[in-house]
Amino acid sequence: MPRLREIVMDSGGLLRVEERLDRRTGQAVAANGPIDPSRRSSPAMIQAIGLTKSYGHVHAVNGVSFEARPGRVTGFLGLNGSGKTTTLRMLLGLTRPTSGEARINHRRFRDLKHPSKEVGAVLEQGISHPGQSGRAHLVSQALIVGASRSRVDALLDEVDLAQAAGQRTGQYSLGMRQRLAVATALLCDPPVLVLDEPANGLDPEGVAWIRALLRNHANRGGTVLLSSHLLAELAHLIDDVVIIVKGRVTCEAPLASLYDNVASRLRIRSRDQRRLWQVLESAGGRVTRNGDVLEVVGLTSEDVGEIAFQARVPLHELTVDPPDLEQIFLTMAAAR
Ligand SMILES: Nc1ncnc2c1ncn2[C@@H]1O[C@H](COP(=O)(O)OP(=O)(O)OP(=O)(O)O)[C@@H](O)[C@H]1O
Repeated sequence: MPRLREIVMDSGGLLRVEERLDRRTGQAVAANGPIDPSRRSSPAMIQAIGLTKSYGHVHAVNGVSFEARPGRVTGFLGLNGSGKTTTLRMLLGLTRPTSGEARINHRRFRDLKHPSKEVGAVLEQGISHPGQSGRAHLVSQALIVGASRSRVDALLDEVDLAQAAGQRTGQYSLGMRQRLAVATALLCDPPVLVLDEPANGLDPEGVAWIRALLRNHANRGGTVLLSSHLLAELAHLIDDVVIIVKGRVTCEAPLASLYDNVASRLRIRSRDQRRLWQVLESAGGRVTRNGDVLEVVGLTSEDVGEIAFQARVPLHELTVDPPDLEQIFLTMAAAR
């Protein structure tokens, strides 16, 4: 009998994708296929270990643990006020945790020998003096971190601010300030990038640009962690997802597993709806009826084909509804 593929909730209430052995090959499989061995073997470059931050009675972040790995873009997702910024600030040594530890490349931020060579951060747009030009800002930052003038020029080109480099940053749009912040983070070409809502203020062209930049960084072996309150915005970029709800991590999984496990909804028409309903349910599917269509979650289209064949029920239609990622995220974000 085909197995139901699901995200499982562990004893701590954390949603995780269960790994299991493929019975035929004996290989470990994730719900979305074989696990990429490099994902397991490459050591995490960002580690949050039981991070907690309280402000008086406000528990902004509560025992947050997760990892981000090289070669992958990790999305840190949560609704407004869920604790994303506080967590990122703890990772970067800007906010002292009440308890727990944050590590970049296996060290606490304050123990990094050359922080700007190891991690670049885009946390907020107000980093530059409004009376300073974009170029002057980058040059002064380059002096501080030991980057060259030619690097400044190359970065102004890369973030598409070369034309506006002489303008005061006070006249920059939100998107231009975001581009300048990205250039500042990249001055020493650090392997780890941490970005808080990087798409904020960017127009569609800017969003496409930042996506390409971050994907390229990960493809070169870099580690990217970025926060957002919009899953759909990140759907085409991130490899792994960490969901934070009211200060607690509720899901840490490859993004593809969310599609496979939560979002797949199959629409099925058949001559013998009743019989089909029975066999699909006994195989672990969750079945509802919508007119003459059965809607099923928890089974793949391959599962349904096999089950229907074994039950000798002819199918008239079997379609997979495209997953609504935003809906998944909102459901998971509201789960606690
Ligand atoms: N310095 C502070 N003093 C008191 N409460 C704080 C402080 N910083 C954050 N908080 C509270 O901690 C919680 C988490 O805030 P945080 O900014 O980390 O969330 P967020 O997910 O980044 O939200 P947003 O998407 O709106 O930026 C919120 O309830 C916030 O009001």
